[in-house]
Amino acid sequence: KIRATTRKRSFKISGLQILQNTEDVNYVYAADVDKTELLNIIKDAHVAITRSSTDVDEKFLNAATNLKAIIRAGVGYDNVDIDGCSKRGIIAMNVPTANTIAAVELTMTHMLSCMRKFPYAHNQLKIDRVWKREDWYGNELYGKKLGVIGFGNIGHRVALRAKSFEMDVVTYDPYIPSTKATDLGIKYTTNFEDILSCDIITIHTPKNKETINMIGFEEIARMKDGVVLINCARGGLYNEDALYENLKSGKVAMAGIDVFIKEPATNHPLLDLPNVTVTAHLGANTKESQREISVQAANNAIESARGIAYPNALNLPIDESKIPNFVKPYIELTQKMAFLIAQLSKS
Ligand SMILES: O=C(O)C(=O)COP(=O)(O)O
Repeated sequence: KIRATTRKRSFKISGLQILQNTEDVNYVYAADVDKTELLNIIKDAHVAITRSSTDVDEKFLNAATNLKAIIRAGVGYDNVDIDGCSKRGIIAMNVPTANTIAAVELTMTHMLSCMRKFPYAHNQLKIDRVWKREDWYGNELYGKKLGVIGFGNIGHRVALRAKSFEMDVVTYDPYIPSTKATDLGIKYTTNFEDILSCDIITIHTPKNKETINMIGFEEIARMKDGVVLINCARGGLYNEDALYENLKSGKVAMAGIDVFIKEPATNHPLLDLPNVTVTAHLGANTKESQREISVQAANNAIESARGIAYPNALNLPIDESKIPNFVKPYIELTQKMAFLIAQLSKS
């Protein structure tokens, strides 16, 4: 019913155009609204598309009384209360692969940036206008040992790219068969110490109870002096206090950080340290990835609004009485299949 227009970047228009061209769908583009306005808009919606900065929490779900499906336009869904969705009969979906390459390439950027002390070198010339080549001797990726925690879509591609830099790559991921790594020429370990002994460590896991604080004071204490840590996954996988203290002492030589526990993180203590290279959660921010995500999210929204498919369903609503009639005929055929496929593809 409402067609809101606001600033839209051209590469995101692809998805919006699909929605615009779909006769039986009305949409509201609500990217720059505050929470109160959002809660007001959301009460009429049958389907919502969201990025990571919107908390799909109790408050959101209580306001979204007509919601049947939610599409997280990205891979990580730690901002979505999946149990809360299930209880209300809301099907939650994500768009799991469209931003893989963007995240992989940002990880390599941070890794190279850390190794060549890029923030120092950049700031010295650009900000201080000082030309002192002798100040900045970096290190090479070549021959270094890289530990990749999590060997999913992103982790395994980071490992492959690191291989092409002739690094010695080992991965830790208890959820994959070892052959998934070894077939690609990547070492596989079940011993976390093999990761902790690496020169560089990068993490590519979802954020959940199992992975929060996976690297803390104790783990860093067991690492090599001068280790480099990269996090383009989620804030809090490396304990932020441990990271800060160990960067300050120099135990961790450099860290490449794209994500923070609390975002936006414009006053974060890590920003005060010289030996970090930081970006503002830009892992998915390529034009290519956002174009593809917007298209997939729009198509998923239309299919779920029509009750015909739930691509990449993350949950199976537990209260079937809350599932609307127009969806019911498809539950057996579509939803359970989608759920099973999603589970299988995750394993
Ligand atoms: O896909 C993800 O998990 C991301 O972190 C990127 O999502 P966003 O672009 O912040 O919605």
